[in-house]
Formats: sequence, C-alpha cells, structure tokens
Amino acid sequence: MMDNEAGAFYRKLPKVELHAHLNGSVSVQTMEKLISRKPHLNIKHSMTAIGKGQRRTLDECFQVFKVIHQLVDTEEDILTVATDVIREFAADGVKYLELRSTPREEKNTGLTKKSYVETVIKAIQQCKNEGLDIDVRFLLAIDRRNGTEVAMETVELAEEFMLSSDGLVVGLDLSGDPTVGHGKDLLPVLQRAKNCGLKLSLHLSEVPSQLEESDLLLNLPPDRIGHGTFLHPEVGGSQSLVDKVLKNNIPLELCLTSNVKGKTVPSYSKHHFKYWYQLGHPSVICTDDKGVFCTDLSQEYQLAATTFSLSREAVWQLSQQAIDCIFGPEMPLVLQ
Ligand SMILES: CNc1ncnc2c1ncn2[C@@H]1O[C@H](COP(=O)(O)O)[C@@H](O)[C@H]1O
Ligand SMILES: [Zn+2]
Repeated sequence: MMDNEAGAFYRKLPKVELHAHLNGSVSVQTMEKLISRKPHLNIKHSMTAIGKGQRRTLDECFQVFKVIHQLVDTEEDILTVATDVIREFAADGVKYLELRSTPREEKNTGLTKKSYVETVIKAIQQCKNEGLDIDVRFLLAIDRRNGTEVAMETVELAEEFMLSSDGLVVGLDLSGDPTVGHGKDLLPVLQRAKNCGLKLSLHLSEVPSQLEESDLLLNLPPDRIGHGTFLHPEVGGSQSLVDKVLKNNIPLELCLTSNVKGKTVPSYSKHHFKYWYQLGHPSVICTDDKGVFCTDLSQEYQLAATTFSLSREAVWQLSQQAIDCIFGPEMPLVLQ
C-alpha cells in the first residue's frame, strides 16, 4: 500500500483515532471469517468494501452497511469484529482509539442492544488483558434514520453504561444517512445526553444544504464534529456556521478517503482539510470506515501529508494535537 521508508514513518507515528464506526472498520481477513460462518447468505467480499480507484454515492455506501450488518448479528460476531478491529488499529500504531457503534437488536439471534454494548465492552477489556498498547473508549451511536424514540433509548443506554463501564463509554455519536430525518427532532435528546455528562460527536453537514440543521445542532454545542464537509461558504455553507465552530473551538474529525470514495468531495486536493488546517483550527485525521473504504490511519496521514505538502514535523504536530480532542479523561501515556 505504501512505499517502505515513508510507510514506516506513518505506521510508527503514534496516532489517535477518533472517528471509527465499528462495522465499517472490518478488515478483509475478518470479513472472510464472517462470510465462512454464514455461507448461506452468499455474500462476496466485493459487496462489503469499496476498492482502490472505486467510488460510490453515499447512498450506495449505506447499502454496504446493510450487507455487513447481516454478517454481524450475534454476540460472537461482535466480539470477533471488535477484538480484530482493535488489534488492527494497535498494529497500525494507534495508541488511543474511540470506537463508535450503533447498538442493534437482532430478534433471530437473541442479540439485544444491551448485550451488543456489553460485548463491545468485553472486547475492549479482552484487548486490554492481552496487553495491547492501545487505550480504547466507546461511543454509542444514534442512527438518525431510526427516529427520536430509538435515539432516546440509546441515550438511556449510554447513560447507564457511562456509570457502569469503568469509564469506557464516554459519549454519543450521531450518524446514519444524513439525508434522512432532521436534526431538530433530536435536539432535546442530545441536550439531555449532554446534561448528564456524555460527550457528543455529531456528523454535521456531511452533505450540502443542511445549513439550518447544522446551525441548530451547533447551538448545543457538540464536543466534536464529524466531517463538516459543507460548513464553509465556498461549498454552500456560511460564515456564521464557521464562526460558531471557531468560537466554540469544536474540533473536526476529517476522513479524506471516506469523503472522496463517498463522492462528497471531488478529489483529495479539494478536501476541506485544507480550509480548516489553514485556519489553525483543531482538525483530526480519521478513517471513518477503514474496512469499507480500504484504508488505515497511517495511510490517511500519508495522504494528507502528500496532498497538502506537510512536513514530517507538521504531521507529528497534527497527530500530537489530536490528543487535546479525545473524550477519555486523560491520556494515560504521552505520545512520543
Ligand atoms: C460514510 N459516512 C457515514 N456517514 C454517516 N454514518 C455513517 C457513515 N459511515 C458509517 N456510518 C454509520 O455507521 C454504521 C456502521 O457501523 P455500526 O453498525 O454503527 O458499527 C452505519 O450503518 C451508519 O449508521
Ligand atoms: Zn462517520
């Protein structure tokens, strides 16, 4: 994937990953295991990932998640996926990881939302016991397609686990198909989550024409923003949205390959990383869905560096500054 000397630099660079959807992060190797567990589904690996040079609409990306969810529908599958994903991030030089995932109920297998969350927590604890050099936290995800009631259930679940998971559950993510539903319906739910001490990372302006929604959600304000692709005026956003982000100093989670492959950004060089980085605003390079988009965090750092001519020192600083944006209480180890 990467040439040797440069590749080694980015892999060895101690990194922080703050935007990784569990079921979007499943590697080819793990996918093969899952496919062999469920041969009757007749799923080919080509249906669960978007390869090099390929691009899909965001809508098509969401179809891919439906296929993956069919393959991950038991506690055993979740345990496999979560432990593998954590090990892979650790092997890629990630020292601190925040995983996010949507608690799912599967009537056929007896999976409940609660056992879903418990299983992810078990995976995190298992990896810790293995002595992996990575600190992992967990955000429960609200899928905006599922409406207010389900969102409230997720918040309640997150509250419960925030108190009982030894600090592993730290917050909430708002994600799912950005073209479905309206953020204003979720405001009270998100406000409640914030009031009880859950940190909020919201997918915001991932698609155009969401000025009103972004404006409302920025008033919370969230603790971090996922993507924020269309916030700035050059792409149809507005200066007042930008000003709100700057005034509240809300870090952005930026996922280059995800946006290029999902066709919300026309090319790497046109990625909004440039806009926010030039402003000196906290911008954290992340993978989003390393399995679906066939990437890893080292590769995303390398792509950012080559596309925007960042020196190695600047890359180092970029990864160092991500520490200030984590939801975990404190970085137990200094990245050095
Ligand atoms: C590409 N851009 C994106 N935009 C919005 N939501 C996304 C996403 N990528 C992933 N997800 C969200 O994460 C879920 C899969 O992981 P989990 O089952 O939760 O672990 C997807 O179903 C979607 O809700
Ligand atoms: Zn995302």
